Amino acid sequence: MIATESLSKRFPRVTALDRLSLDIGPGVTGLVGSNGAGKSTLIKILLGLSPATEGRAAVLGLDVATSGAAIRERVGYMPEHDCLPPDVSATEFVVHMARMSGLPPTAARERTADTLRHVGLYEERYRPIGGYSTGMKQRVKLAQALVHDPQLVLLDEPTNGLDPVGRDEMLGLIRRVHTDFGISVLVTSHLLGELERTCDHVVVIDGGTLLRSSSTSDFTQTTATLAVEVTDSDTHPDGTDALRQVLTRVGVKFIGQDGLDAQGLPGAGHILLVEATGDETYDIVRDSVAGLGLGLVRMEQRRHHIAEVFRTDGAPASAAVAQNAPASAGRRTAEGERS
Ligand SMILES: Nc1ncnc2c1ncn2[C@@H]1O[C@H](COP(=O)(O)OP(=O)(O)OP(=O)(O)O)[C@@H](O)[C@H]1O
Repeated sequence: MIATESLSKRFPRVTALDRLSLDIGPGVTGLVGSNGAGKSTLIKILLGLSPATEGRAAVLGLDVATSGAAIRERVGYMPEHDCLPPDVSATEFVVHMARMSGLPPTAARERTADTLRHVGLYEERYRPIGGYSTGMKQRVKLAQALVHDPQLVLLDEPTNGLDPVGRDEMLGLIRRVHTDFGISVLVTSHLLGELERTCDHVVVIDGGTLLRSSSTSDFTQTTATLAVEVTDSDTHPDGTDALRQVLTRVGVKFIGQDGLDAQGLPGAGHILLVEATGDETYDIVRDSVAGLGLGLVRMEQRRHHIAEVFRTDGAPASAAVAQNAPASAGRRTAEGERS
């Protein structure tokens, strides 16, 4: 779907992409990186909207340097920023975008109705966009990216500005773009955790360079952390400690010490942060809690911020924990943006 080879983009004061080589196949792929990592720059180059300084890139086998228009016919784009006209309705806007993509009037209207229904905006489709919530505006942007039935869509931070429920709904929609219509997706985010559940494949970039590209299952297996909270009981007045001892005996490892997580942030004293090596860790925790006769308040996978998975030198954060190294510069980011 997408291939880049030693792709670089230099602005006068900053190198946005630095010899980036990628090979992205069909399916849903997440492009993860902190703010300024180079995600939007990469998308603009892939659409043929901005020339690369060096290197090559191809989308659907078409060279971005020479076939920008042909690429944009086959690829949908959802930009990051709000770019919607407030005075027109979703229907008017999406029909207009469909016409701009070359669809005849009747097909444009039909496709618009179908697409707005798909993104859950059918009832409100004749209201002016200016009165829409952020979530509704994001759906309009998604609809205009899909309306010309592209083979691939590039979605730039589609969950930006959404509350947790809105994020989940948007991620569900994105997943269905692929499962229902067979359209491949490249979706960017600065939150690794939210893409883990949506994407088949995750690519992580930082400072314009590739940190990692792997299937989501490979990724989560090496990075999963379970937050476990249990009740106390008459037999075990400190249920958390009792569970910690049982789990230690069967070889389960914990993230950090004294309830501190990978970044040295408190996991709240009564929450155990367990290193999950696979599905069996869930079973071990559940059986241990039951064996002690405690109540399981929660057992959930911790959402990872990009800075929690990678130190600034690109090594996995778990290595930093194992060596008990001081938290990296990423710590400030993790504190500031933890959800
Ligand atoms: N037109 C431009 N002129 C100069 N510098 C730019 C330009 N566009 C992007 N940059 C710089 O290139 C770097 C990468 O920016 P880019 O927008 O691609 O990052 P991003 O990963 O999409 O982050 P964000 O989510 O914050 O947009 C940043 O340092 C940014 O300031």
